[in-house]
Amino acid sequence: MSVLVGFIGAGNIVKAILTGIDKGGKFTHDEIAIFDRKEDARENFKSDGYIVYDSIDKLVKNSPIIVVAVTPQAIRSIVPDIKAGITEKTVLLSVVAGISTQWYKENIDEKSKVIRCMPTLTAQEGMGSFAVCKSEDITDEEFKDVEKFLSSCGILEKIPEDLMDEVVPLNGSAPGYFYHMANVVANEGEKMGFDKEVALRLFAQTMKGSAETILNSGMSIETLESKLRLKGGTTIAALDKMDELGFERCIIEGVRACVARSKELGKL
Ligand SMILES: NC(=O)C1=CN([C@@H]2O[C@H](COP(=O)(O)OP(=O)(O)OC[C@H]3O[C@@H](n4cnc5c(N)ncnc54)[C@H](O)[C@@H]3O)[C@@H](O)[C@H]2O)C=CC1
Ligand SMILES: O=C(O)[C@@H]1CCC=N1
Repeated sequence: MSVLVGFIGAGNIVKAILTGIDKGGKFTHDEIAIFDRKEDARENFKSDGYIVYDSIDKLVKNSPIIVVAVTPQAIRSIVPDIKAGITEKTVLLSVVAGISTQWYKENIDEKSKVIRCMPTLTAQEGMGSFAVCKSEDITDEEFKDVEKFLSSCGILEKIPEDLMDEVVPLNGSAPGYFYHMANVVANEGEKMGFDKEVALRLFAQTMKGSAETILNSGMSIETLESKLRLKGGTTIAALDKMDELGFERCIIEGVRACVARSKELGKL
């Protein structure tokens, strides 16, 4: 079987996507190729049945879709190797925060075919939320292949490229806020006498259910919020205290810092 998708870099986000792809059951390991600079990582993937190359240029030559998944700090170092392997048909699917389509055109080839994607670690559970945009030279067929791959472990939203930095706080980084919040709440639960794991399970299931109601109840976010704002109730006591301490400001400034950092990363 010919290799469909090749990954440059196989760290946290790629492992999450590959786990989600496995759970989706639509692609087999012999349709996925990998190059990571760490030899032990390459060995592990090889023993799991993935196709593993010992250089980026070989990976690129042999994979019609290349997922660029190194950090923004490392991307310049892989340009010569991508150039050595790229063909006019190669589709570069970049998940690198901040790095624009124009960057690929300027640093690799003016004719580079680029799809940008901001993925989420939640792909691991088949619940990825992928924000994607594509350059004009990507054909419908090429886009469909990428869509088929990603949608086997999550949902896709097409967005304009000029919002690719702005989307990072909405999806790519957002699991980090939820994990942090869950940890803070569970630690507080532990101080109050709960086993931390019990507190985490109760809170995490509530997060999951809250997300489901936002997505599937048909009720607006305002209506959902209003259902918990019982006059003189416990929820309003919590929300009033959080607001008094700057909850909204805190979220807004966090979102802005995330976007600003994505823009900075694009200029490294
Ligand atoms: N972690 C996340 O939740 C998300 C990450 N991203 C993006 O994904 C990219 C990767 O992030 P992570 O997986 O979290 O980072 P990571 O640090 O876990 O993984 C990066 C991988 O690239 C490999 N690598 C570094 N230089 C290399 C080279 N020259 N050739 C081949 N492999 C090389 C490293 O060995 C490592 O396995 C970043 O650009 C980030 O902006 C985007 C959205 C979410
Ligand atoms: O934190 C980061 O830089 C990457 C991009 C989005 C999520 N993780």
